[in-house]
Amino acid sequence: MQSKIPHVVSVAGSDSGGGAGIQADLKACAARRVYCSTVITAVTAQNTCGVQAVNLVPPDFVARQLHSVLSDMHVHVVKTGMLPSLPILKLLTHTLAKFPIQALVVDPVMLSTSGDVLADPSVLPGFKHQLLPITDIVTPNLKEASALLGGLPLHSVSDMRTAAKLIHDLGPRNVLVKGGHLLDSLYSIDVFFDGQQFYELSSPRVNTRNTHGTGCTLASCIAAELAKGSSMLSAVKTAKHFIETALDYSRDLAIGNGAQGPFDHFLALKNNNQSSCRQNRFNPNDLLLYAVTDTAMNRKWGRSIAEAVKAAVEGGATIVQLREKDAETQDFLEAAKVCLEICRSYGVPLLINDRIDVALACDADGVHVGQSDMPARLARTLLGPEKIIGVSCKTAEQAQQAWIDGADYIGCGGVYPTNTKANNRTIGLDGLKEVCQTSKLPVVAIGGIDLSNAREVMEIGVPNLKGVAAVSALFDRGCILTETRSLLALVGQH
Ligand SMILES: Cc1ncc(COP(=O)(O)OP(=O)(O)O)c(N)n1
Ligand SMILES: Cc1nc(C(=O)O)sc1CCOP(=O)(O)O
Ligand SMILES: [Mg+2]
Repeated sequence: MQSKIPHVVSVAGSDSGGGAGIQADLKACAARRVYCSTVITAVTAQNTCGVQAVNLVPPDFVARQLHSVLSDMHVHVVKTGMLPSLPILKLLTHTLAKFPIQALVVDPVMLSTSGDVLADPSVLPGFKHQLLPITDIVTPNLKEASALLGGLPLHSVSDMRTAAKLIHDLGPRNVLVKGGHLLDSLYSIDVFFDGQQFYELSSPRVNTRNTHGTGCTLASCIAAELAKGSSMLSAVKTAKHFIETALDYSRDLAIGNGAQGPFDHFLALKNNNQSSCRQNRFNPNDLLLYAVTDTAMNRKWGRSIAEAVKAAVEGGATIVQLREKDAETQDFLEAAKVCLEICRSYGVPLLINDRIDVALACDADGVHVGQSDMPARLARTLLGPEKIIGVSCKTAEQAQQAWIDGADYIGCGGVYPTNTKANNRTIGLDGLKEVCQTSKLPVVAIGGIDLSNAREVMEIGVPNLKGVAAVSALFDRGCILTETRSLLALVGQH
């Protein structure tokens, strides 16, 4: 049976530095959740300084790879990158005539970003007369567009429109002329032409050295979106947005010593080499004194969220949760970013209550979800294996489910009546004990816990009760720092 999985074949060169070529194509397709197989046309020795050597794969072996993939797998889209010689380009066009595909995306790679030559000049007529007439979209940058048009100078968006039209006349159904190299612009403007209409696609220019592989990635993203069934314009817009996001995320990434670095397709590397990053993913002992913020209490006492969080971590809170029920998303996100910096500087994990989107956007250390929030299983899928996930549980069954769903800890309460959470059922110390005894996960107790009762909570004598969580006992008080210190002293003695 033929596979329904969206499938792109990348026909391109290998970049030993991992930023461009086949390596970029594989990462781009994986990031867009599309399967990618590969046909390698050349092996380059390159890094962030430039291309040191190129070794062409013999044309008959490129043909063997193409045949292996296309004769066996159900391929939706072929995307080409480095086609270093005319024989390789020719055998590609001949092979494509035998295997029908949904779309052909051509990135007419001729020079590397460092200016090194990646294709023999004889390839140029091959592009014009053989490949472009069967192409669904071609994605030249300014230099490549100029080369395809016999050296036509391109200096403005108006020139790009002219180029898009002239390249369209060579046969491809759609043309995207990339203006990334256009000088003196705060925006990166690309011109898309579908043979009828021009579209100027603009995104803010990201000021970073880490742009190596953007051309390959853009073309692969377009291919991936087409393989999923997108229209051409929508695929191009999605791909451009993906690049913008990845470049912005990776603007400070430090890989290699050369002028042009790679970027991170998975938006996951940024903090790994920063000293402020938490070293361990989750330590159950961090639950010892768990501070949970409250919008209304901060408003009542005239404090910002950041001021409240700073006081709590200075007082010794071992983990912090931002529980901002009334905050506007944008305000919440901005506050979360500031709080994250504070918490990281103290080595204290910061979790977000309910809002997976906010946690993802600010790269918080994790989330806390309740029984009627986003299911923990889904939160785990969205946040990945490294983030901390806590789940509210009142029963042994819920605790068992939280464990199955991949949570890291459970919050169990209300141990005592509370005014902080409306209509919250109180389970008492007995209820807490019962859940702790059956839970495979570490537990933090919550609900009505303060200086008067924290010790008896900790003394229920169940090893996986790791600490207490408090809202009003810390944040509905005149001095958060003093209250936090006092509560820590009580639970810490245990
Ligand atoms: C540590 C901890 N335990 C329990 C809760 C309650 O979460 P939930 O049931 O989702 O209720 P809300 O906090 O969202 O009102 C918690 N926040 N933290
Ligand atoms: C947020 C929350 N969750 C609870 C639960 O039982 O799951 S009790 C609660 C409120 C805790 O606030 P305070 O420390 O002021 O009583
Ligand atoms: Mg909730």
